[in-house]
Amino acid sequence: MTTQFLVEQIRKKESFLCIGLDTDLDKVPEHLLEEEDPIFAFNKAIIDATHHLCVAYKPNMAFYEAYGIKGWKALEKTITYLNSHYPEQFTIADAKRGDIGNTSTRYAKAFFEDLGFDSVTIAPYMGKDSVEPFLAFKEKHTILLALTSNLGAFDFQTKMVDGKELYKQVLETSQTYENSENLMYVVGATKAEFLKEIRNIIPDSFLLVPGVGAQGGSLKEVCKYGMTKDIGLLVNSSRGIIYASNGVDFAQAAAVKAKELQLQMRMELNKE
Ligand SMILES: O=c1ccn([C@@H]2O[C@H](COP(=O)(O)O)[C@@H](O)[C@H]2O)c(=O)[nH]1
Repeated sequence: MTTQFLVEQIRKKESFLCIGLDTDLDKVPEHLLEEEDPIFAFNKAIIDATHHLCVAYKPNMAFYEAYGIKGWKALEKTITYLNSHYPEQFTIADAKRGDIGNTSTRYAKAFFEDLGFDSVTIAPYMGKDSVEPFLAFKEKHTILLALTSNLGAFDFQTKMVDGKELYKQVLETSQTYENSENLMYVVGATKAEFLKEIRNIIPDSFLLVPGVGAQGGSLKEVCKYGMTKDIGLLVNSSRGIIYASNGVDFAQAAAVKAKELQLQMRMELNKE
């Protein structure tokens, strides 16, 4: 998917919401456990109920890998369902991969070619040759971890390296990589106060912003400092939406939560 198409979808739906499919069998409604594939049944119901309110879905690989082959099959069914029924949705494999070039190439093939995701999250720590194999894919997006939403972000990401915070080095250096136009970045909603300086370095890049909802980040603050003329934001909420209810009404309850965020996003977009 091109960035231009993503921006058009955001304007059309008045939403830059990404729904995180962090599907945990300990949290899904009990009646679904009788289904042949409860993970897929849960995801399908959530997607069918919320697709008109969001522009992206982000399954986090941990929640699928945790169930072995069954989890991987449910992931494959979920991405196939999204690509066939809702091809306008931007899909993110939240995998946080990155390895020596030869290995990164295989990861890129797995997520972009075999599974057919539009984007994948990548840890930048191993540098240029670990990231460029992902960037080589046309109309696919590599979402580099810049400043994450967790407390541990302060262990390394904000430390000074050669007179500059490490996350700023990540932003600046990655912009020199081949095909850097295919880069997006993760910045946590809990770090909204850093967005002004981040925008000085990458004024136009799209940001994936997790951390509203369960982690307490503020959508308003994120928009105030992070929004660009082409929006430039995909704001993710996972638990806050998908576990709004664990009864038979779980999908409708998720839609209510998604609608709340979409209405706030509409307001922010109309401030432009
Ligand atoms: O900095 C980061 C990077 C990734 N995540 C992921 O986003 C979702 C957030 O889930 P919530 O339930 O809305 O808190 C989850 O998959 C994380 O692994 C992040 O939170 N922060």
